[in-house]
Amino acid sequence: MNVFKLLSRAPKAVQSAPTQKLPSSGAAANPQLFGRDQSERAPDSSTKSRKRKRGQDAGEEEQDLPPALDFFSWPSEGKKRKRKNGASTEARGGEEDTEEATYGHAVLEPRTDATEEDVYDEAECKRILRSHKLKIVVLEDFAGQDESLLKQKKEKKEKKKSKKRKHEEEEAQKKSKKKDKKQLFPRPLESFAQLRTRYGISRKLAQNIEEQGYTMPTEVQLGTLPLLLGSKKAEKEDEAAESVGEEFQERFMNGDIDLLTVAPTGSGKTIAFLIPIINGLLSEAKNTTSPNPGPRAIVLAPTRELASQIVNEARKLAKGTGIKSALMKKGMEVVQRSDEEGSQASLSEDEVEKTPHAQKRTRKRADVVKAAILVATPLALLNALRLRGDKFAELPSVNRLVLDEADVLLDPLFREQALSIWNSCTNPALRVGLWSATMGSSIESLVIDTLNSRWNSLPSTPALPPRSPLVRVVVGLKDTAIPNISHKLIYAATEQGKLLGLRQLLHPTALPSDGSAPSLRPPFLVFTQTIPRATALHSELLYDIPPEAGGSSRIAVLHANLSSSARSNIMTRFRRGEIWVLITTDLLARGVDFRGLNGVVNYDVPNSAAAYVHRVGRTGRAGREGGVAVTYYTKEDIPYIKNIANVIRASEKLRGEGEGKATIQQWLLDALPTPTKREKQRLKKRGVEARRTVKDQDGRNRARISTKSGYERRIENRLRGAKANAKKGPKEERTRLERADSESEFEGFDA
Ligand SMILES: Nc1ncnc2c1ncn2[C@@H]1O[C@H](COP(=O)(O)OP(=O)(O)OP(=O)(O)O)[C@@H](O)[C@H]1O
Repeated sequence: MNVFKLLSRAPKAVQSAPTQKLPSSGAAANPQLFGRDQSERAPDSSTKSRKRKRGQDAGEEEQDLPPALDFFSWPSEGKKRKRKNGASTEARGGEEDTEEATYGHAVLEPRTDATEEDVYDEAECKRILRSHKLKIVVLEDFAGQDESLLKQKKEKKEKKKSKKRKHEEEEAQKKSKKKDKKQLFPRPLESFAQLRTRYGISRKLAQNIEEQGYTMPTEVQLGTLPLLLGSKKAEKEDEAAESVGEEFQERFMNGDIDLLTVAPTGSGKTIAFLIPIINGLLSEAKNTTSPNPGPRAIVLAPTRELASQIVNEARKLAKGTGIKSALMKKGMEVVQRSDEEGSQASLSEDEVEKTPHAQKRTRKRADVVKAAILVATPLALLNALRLRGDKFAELPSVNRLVLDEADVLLDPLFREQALSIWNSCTNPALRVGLWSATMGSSIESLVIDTLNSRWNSLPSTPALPPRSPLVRVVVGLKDTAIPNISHKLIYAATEQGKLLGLRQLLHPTALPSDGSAPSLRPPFLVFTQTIPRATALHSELLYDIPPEAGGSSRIAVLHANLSSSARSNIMTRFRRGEIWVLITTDLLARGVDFRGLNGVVNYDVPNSAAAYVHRVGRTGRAGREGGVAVTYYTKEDIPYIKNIANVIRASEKLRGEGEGKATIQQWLLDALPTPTKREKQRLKKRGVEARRTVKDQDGRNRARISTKSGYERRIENRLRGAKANAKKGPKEERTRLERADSESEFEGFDA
């Protein structure tokens, strides 16, 4: 049976198909990845706030559409709870508010009673945080780093030291830093309703969160929202705040901290950083009569696709609050600049003198963006801030800076741009948030160094507020793929083998019935190493989908060389379910959220373990089960594949899969070579050498992807050439050439 025919059939026929729990078949009732095991919970708390409602089994979570067709359904769409404007949480009644448990056990039910406040001791907080695999530490205990201490530090630095002493001091510093890592156990957020009842967030914001269908916070949300919203409003005596020293306590209780968060893909980091920003802006607006001009919060993201997704989320959360969000686009102005500065920003000195366009541009200058939240890619924002050469305008109005996918933004590729923007935000009260699913230790030290140098450069006036602590939140195991998807690592030997494998996925009838080959139902993403390979693969597969199922319109390619309107058009069609197979590059590897994506195919092996974590994390979002990640590798990949095999192994361990069920057997891990640091760096920078773009005779980029061997292609080319010549020449010549072609020697395969 052809899957595409199946998908194009009437709902009745589809319904009779065996139901498989796929990401596209709806939302998981519990978006959390960890802490689902009831046995971990203390007996007292298990009876208190969890109960199961009649007739609300896992199956009933399905949407109205047949599961197989309902690709991009939204968790509670169509089930959004009716709520009168401004109605208090108590007034809503218990029955309506309950989200139900899947996975055969009851889960923590959202709390709706504003007055129901349990006193949690540190042990209880610890237990909950641990069961959700949350670890929160203060990276440097800045409490007590008063002016005199800083002065002493500076003086010490200036003194000349012998090499030995320097080394000893560094060692001691490292040790004390380790000691400084103080673990915190703040009270976790149990439900979104508590955002209003405990943390007093704006009523409208709370309502918007509810309208989105969010009820149960994910791990990253239950850990970071209390930290960022501050415990001051929540309770006078916060155990975690108490344990961190007096000076620091105040900052902690106000949510005045810098935060570095590492949490799994699809775990809802976006709303975890947006809610405190929007709430902060709302309380600022309440407390000031003349609001500061210019953006107050900046969110940086590595791609336009991700930036526009964040703007959409921000707009939904801030609906009706008056807080505006904008996506940074070409030509937008962020700061008030003199006409001369603005028009000359992007011109060289010679051009400034010569060009008459400078005058024209001066007249066309756009208004300064009025939105309080500005979301941008680093380059787009930096271009808007550029004055002349390496000088950038300052953004003193900004007091919140978020780096989404912080590890990639601080990677050498974007580092200079991201740091320039960070340094343009000159407000001493600037708080920074760094978020990603992966974070190398070098990023952590870079952040600490940047914070330190910013702090040290501030003039020490009595008005200077005490320094804020840097808190690190880690959910689950660092740099590991999510446990709720299944991984298939397949040796395809050659490029042709990979193409055959992918074709089998597109035509499941060709799959062996023993289940030895993976099956994957659309919609899915296919990742390649380069843009030319993505376009080549797209041309190769264009006619693989039968016309009765939509034909070539069901398959598309998306990469950075397309115009922005083409890119957004493809994104929209894929989100709507019009496109079933989207071939792309690492452009879509990070952050982009296609809720009901059934799987990811790594047609070309990713360049690093982190890239693997992000690519496969496009499926299985918000706790959805059933996502599949297929990775093909060839003999060229063998030197590097161990990193990825290790990530898969760790994620399967997290899922609790023993040796018998695991995709990666120990023997394979033992047999694979361990890449050196240099090899890893080279791979990250250049990808697999054999797959790098090949130029043809005309100098055009050719990334050959074909099931035909090099020999077959050569014969074909010669025949084509011969036929063209024969048209011009006598009949004998034609015959001779054709014979010569068919008798040409076998020259081996070069797939
Ligand atoms: N508490 C929640 N309950 C249900 N769904 C949620 C919840 N929080 C977020 N989501 C949904 O989960 C999906 C993933 O969220 P988001 O894009 O913020 O993940 P992320 O952690 O930023 O992932 P990535 O690391 O890939 O960028 C989104 O569709 C979002 O609407």
